[in-house]
Amino acid sequence: MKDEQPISPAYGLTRQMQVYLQGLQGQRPSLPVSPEALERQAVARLKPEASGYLAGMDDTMRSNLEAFHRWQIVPRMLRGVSQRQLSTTILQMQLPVPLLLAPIGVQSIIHPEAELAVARAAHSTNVPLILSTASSRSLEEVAQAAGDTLRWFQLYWSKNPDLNASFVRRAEQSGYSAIVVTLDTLLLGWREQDIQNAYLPFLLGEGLANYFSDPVFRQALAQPPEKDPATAVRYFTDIFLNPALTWEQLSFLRQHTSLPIILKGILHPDDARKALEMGMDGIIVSNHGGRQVAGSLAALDALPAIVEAVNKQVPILFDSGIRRGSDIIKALALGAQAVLLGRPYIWGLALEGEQGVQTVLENILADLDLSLALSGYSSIAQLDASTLVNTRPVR
Ligand SMILES: Cc1cc2nc3c(=O)[nH]c(=O)nc-3n(C[C@H](O)[C@H](O)[C@H](O)COP(=O)(O)O)c2cc1C
Ligand SMILES: CCCCC(=O)C(=O)O
Repeated sequence: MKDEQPISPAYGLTRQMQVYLQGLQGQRPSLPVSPEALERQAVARLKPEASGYLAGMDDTMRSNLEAFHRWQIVPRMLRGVSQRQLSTTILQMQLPVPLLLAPIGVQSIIHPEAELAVARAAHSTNVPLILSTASSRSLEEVAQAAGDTLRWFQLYWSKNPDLNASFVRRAEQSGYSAIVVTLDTLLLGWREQDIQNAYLPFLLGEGLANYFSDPVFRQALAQPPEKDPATAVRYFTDIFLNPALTWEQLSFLRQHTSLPIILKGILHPDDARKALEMGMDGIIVSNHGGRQVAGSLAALDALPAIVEAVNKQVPILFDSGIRRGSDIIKALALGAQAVLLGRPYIWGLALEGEQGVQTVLENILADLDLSLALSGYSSIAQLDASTLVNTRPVR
């Protein structure tokens, strides 16, 4: 797809016609096109423990999706939309589309090729990816599979400072061009389905590739993880999350990397201001896909106040509830510069591996391109508050 210039001005139309023409030969898309049907099929395919792990908190996830429905696009007519511009520049990095793959850990519970399949699909669609610390393949292997695709590394800040420094060093050496520090998961949330299933994949050794391959992690063990996995897993559980973390400690990271640092999981404007004070380079407004705090506000509802507080000083990205092209338009219109796609690409992975991820990405980009044109915009840069109306019921 890279050769076909996926983000060409007519991308949406090309993809749409490709599917219709295949229909003339009696072929239909094998993967559900609607995200709701995609989710249903993926959940039916996965083991209950894996689908339970994907789910998170129902009420927060519902709030995330409902928030999108309260904002509606007001399409504009006859504005010359034959060419569309979907690219954007964030921290001097050129993003071909305003979409990145959200960091999602332990993909081995979804598909045997896990993050490697996702990295290959990111490469073929030219969609940047963010790799989780808790990946089931090492960050070096994923970098190789991703080729020249833009990639960032997401850091779970462990209790071992040398390990954090080592992760960052390895990420730099493997061509990751930003560090995304996740702030909303200093402990794991009360995840009812996982507790009911008594299931935490890490305890089975899943999602630990970056730890087990790390020289600092290995040095802390009397025996290598291959010889004594139980002790290695125990050490991991002791150190991998760090609820004692405070804002001041972010300067440690600043001293250990020249890469931009982006904070993921900001929901309060005061925290966004604090991020600016600490000299951070970017913010991801997110409630972790509704997986951490039941009853927390929808991520989209947090966005406008944070955009105002940040006042264009650093880029703002958004995730939690992006399902369709129109959702991307809404988040960008409310001031995000780009969005992260979470579960939908994992549903594609569950059903068809690399091809499934690729199809999900092609579909959402085609949808974005067509919806943008039909809403009267030739560039994502034109989207702003006037693109939307808020239909929030007056209480
Ligand atoms: C199964 C699963 C694992 C995740 N693992 C991570 C992770 O390792 N690091 C991280 O920062 N966020 C993680 N997230 C959160 C995502 O990066 C993202 O914030 C969220 O999925 C976005 O919401 P969406 O799935 O509704 O699009 C995970 C989400 C899911 C569903
Ligand atoms: C520490 C948790 C790692 C994966 C994750 O972020 C999630 O399951 O949401």
